[in-house]
Amino acid sequence: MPLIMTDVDYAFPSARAPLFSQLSLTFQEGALTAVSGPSGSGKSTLLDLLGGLREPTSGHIYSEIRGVRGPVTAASWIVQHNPVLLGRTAAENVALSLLSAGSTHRDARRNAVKMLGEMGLEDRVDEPVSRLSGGEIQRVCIARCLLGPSSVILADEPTGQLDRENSTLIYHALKRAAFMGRIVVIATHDAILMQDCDRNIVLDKGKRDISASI
Ligand SMILES: Nc1ncnc2c1ncn2[C@@H]1O[C@H](COP(=O)(O)OP(=O)(O)OP(=O)(O)O)[C@@H](O)[C@H]1O
Repeated sequence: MPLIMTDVDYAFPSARAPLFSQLSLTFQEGALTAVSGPSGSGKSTLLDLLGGLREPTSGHIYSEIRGVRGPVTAASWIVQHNPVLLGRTAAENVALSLLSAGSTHRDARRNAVKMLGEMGLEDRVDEPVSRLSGGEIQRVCIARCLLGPSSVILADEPTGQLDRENSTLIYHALKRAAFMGRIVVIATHDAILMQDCDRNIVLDKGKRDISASI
């Protein structure tokens, strides 16, 4: 189900001018989209709108199936510092989303270990998260997202604190999430990351609209 914004205006209650005017965008399943633009141009706010954390001032945000509008699916979020249980292992952190969805412990562990292996963390599954690096923790969080039910993944500066090698690993993990049929949207300043995405939406602070896309 694509995620669609039509004619969206958004103004913060305290702001004199709208941040977005008449914004219309479609996010397709299977696509990894970068949202870039200077600081303050509205990248995080756009993600908040897509994730339903903010309501548009006017216009519509919806999913669509065979031409019929539906509600926006709850999104999974990846941010720079994701909430993790530091005293628990990587596998336990990933299995948590499966256990809360009703999986048995055995199935949850098996699937968590498999997904961590696909993230290149096969040697770290039983390590407490407190002993992992920032990049490893990000991959644990992405593994958790991939095993979760959400078809929309919103990532706000997911590689902000990471070196190039770890950023590339995160990029591949997010690309894989899109390949598996998710809608993945990343707000980023990382020029190398954005050039490898399927689509790049550039926000222009001065014009308060989309200056370029695709
Ligand atoms: N709660 C708020 N009330 C009023 N204005 C806000 C609020 N939050 C953000 N803004 C303003 O809205 C604009 C967009 O902010 P946003 O955080 O979406 O930008 P950004 O592109 O993600 O920035 P950065 O790259 O620095 O994280 C900025 O001018 C910011 O000052």
